[in-house]
Amino acid sequence: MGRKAEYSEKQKKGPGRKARKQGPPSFPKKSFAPLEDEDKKLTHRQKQRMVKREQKKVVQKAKLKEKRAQQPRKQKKYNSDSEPEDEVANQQAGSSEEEVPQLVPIKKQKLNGTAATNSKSKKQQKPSKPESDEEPEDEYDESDNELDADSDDQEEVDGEEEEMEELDGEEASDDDDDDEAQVGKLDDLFADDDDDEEEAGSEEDASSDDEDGSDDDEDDDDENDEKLPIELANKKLKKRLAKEAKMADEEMQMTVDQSEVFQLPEPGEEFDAEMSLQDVQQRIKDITQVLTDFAKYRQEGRSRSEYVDQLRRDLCLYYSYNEFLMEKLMDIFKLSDLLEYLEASEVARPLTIRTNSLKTRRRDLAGALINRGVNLDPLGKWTNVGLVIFNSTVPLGATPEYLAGHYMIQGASSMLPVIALAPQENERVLDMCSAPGGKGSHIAAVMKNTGVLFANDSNRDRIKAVVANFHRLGIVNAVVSCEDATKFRNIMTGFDRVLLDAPCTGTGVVSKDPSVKTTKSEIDVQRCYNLQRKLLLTAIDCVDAKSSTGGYIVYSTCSVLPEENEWVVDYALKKRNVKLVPLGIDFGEPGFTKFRQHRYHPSLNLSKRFYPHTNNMDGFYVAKLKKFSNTIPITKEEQEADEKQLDEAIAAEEPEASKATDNEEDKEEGQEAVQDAPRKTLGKRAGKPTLTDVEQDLKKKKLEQSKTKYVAKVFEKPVKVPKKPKEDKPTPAAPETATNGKKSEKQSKKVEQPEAQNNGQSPSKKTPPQPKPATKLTEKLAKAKRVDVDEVPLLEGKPIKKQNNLKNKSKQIGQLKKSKPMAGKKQKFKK
Ligand SMILES: C[S@@+](CC[C@H](N)C(=O)[O-])C[C@H]1O[C@@H](n2cnc3c(N)ncnc32)[C@H](O)[C@@H]1O
Repeated sequence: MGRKAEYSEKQKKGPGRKARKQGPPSFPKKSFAPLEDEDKKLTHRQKQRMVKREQKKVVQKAKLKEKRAQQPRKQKKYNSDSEPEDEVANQQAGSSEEEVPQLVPIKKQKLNGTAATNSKSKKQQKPSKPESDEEPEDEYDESDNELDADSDDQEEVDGEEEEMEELDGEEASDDDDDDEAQVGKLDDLFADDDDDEEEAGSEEDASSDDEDGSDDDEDDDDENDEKLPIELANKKLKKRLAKEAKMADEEMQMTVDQSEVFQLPEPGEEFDAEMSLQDVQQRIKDITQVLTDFAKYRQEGRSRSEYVDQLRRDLCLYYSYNEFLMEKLMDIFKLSDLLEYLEASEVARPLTIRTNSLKTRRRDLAGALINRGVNLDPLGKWTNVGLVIFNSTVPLGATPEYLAGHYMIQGASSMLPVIALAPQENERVLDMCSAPGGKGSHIAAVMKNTGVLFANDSNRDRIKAVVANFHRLGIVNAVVSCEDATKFRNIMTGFDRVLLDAPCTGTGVVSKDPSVKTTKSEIDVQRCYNLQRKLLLTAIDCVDAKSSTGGYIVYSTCSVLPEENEWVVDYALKKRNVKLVPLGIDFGEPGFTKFRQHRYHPSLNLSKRFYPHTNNMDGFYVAKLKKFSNTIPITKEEQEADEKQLDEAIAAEEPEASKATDNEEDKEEGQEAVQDAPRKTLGKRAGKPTLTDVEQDLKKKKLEQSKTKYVAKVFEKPVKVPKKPKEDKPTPAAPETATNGKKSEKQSKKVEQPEAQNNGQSPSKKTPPQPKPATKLTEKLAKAKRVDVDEVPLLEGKPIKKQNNLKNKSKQIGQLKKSKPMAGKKQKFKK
């Protein structure tokens, strides 16, 4: 039994796949152009092939166009005339493969042996009927062999690639002689596009008045229609780039034109009332450019000096300098450096601190400060104690670490002289101009509180800061004195090392003290360099050339003027038995060996200059000298004459209120400005109002009250001294002896040294013969009653009554508190 088949119900199937394929070919007579419609019907591969074909077509068209442009119009006509014939011939030729014109570049046709003519290639370029007719045929073929499509496609692609390769090869070989061979490269396509654009552009511009051009325009429009979006985008991009390049060229030309026409203002017209700061800045730029190529940019009949003068005036105006200082700076720096220097000097240098290695380590200090919200970093490889502060949420002059003496606020450049001095443990070192004690305390720390450091400064008020800082930092190997350092050779000699951080004009620290820009004059510079010379000769005389460990002098200033630096050192080289040695610092600019008409000793290049724009630190100068003989190379008479000359020069230049810059560290330490009466030696009053008569009187009185010269000692105090029983409590008259026992004796001995020196007895070496022109000051000094050191209360350099400020500061540290109970009540200082 089976079921009966019902064939009648069998669903009718449409024509099979093969049948469908074999259906009658249709050749829609539509154009190839509407890509979107086609797009929907085409497979991915077909689309890819179509894009390729399109590209080739574009290339060929571009080539053809180029050719057409080259050919005389007649020929053009001929070609166009011949087109129909060719078309017919081609139609007759039959083979669809060969008739796909856009796939076959001209060369390929030659290679295939087909009769490729110019006319044919021209026909191929036309989106004429046969082309569009062929497209569906091609499509049909593909659909017809869909089963073999993959392999066929591959073959076709390969074939195309081969064609392209062949073409490329041909192009490479026939590059020069056959233009056609260049067709087919994508780069060339772009190049041709460029040409097209240019043509298009020019045609766009001249479309209305060019008769023939109208045809071309239509062609171009047609081309644009036929181009792929990517090609159009590319075209646009190229157009924009070309436009931008053109604009840049124009701008450049304008700038050149402007600079070419820069005219110096006529004399008397230098500063137009309506000129803004920007105008001045522009003129600075213009003149700078003229001066960089003077022959090219100069204005007829104007000299270089006129430009330089104008530039100086403009720079003064722009940066607020006086002409004197600006001229000096222009002599020091070449133009490009000068502008950088001036710019850098407008900006404050980074805040830096020095770890007090006597109390802490840099790492620990950094940790503690970071915990307080300080953002910091090590200062540089050249220092193992410096830290640079980027920002801080707490005032750095009031942190517990600061008050405990773990660090000193100190400019980076201030650390350099001590690095150069390289003091050793157990040496005798003199810091001639010490206040407020930044470098001095650094020296003590390097010496690890051993040996003896003599910290001297002639400024009575500033010396208080030295004492305060030394206490805070726990320095116990220092003797602090207040003497005119030019006379120090009469007080003490035989030092292993001497640091002379000399008073100067402060031209290197304008970012800290902008008043320097306007207040310094020639006379200030002269006064400074005369004093500096005298101080340096004294410093050399104070050093023992036979020191087993040292014999070095370091000279430093915070000025950039060669008069205060190389010139002073050069003078010393001539007057004493010293030579320059390397600093041991591997950065900074070498010192000058010549400056304007001056020629200095060639070894001056061993000294170093530091600048804000190159080293990001204040302008600074450091030189290191080695004393090689204690004898003085000049005769006694010459020496006397020199001294006299320098004394006279200093006296002649001395103003009522001295002006040299010497409180840079004051600013670092955030201390109050020194408000003392004008002293004979230099002190910084620059830019500050002169004192009123009342103030002057008050200060005179003060001075008279405390006429006594004093030596403040900051000697070691035993940290763990067993407390004496009450009955042993020292009397106010002699607190030290009673409290410190043996130690005190030792201290008294040590402090005797300067006293001995005062009497002209050198402790170690015989004092060099010192002819003494009896100046007023020395007479005064001789008459001045010396304080018996034992009478001086520990840590005090002055009667306590007069040191309330100092006391208040010291209280923070707690040292002074300790001495108070010893004294019982307020001590009175007996003369
Ligand atoms: C640049 S400051 C010294 C800074 C110091 N070295 C420091 O690091 O803190 C120059 C110092 O020289 C002092 N001074 C000026 N003339 C002096 C002289 N004839 N004798 C001693 N000191 C003098 C000033 O009082 C001033 O404190």
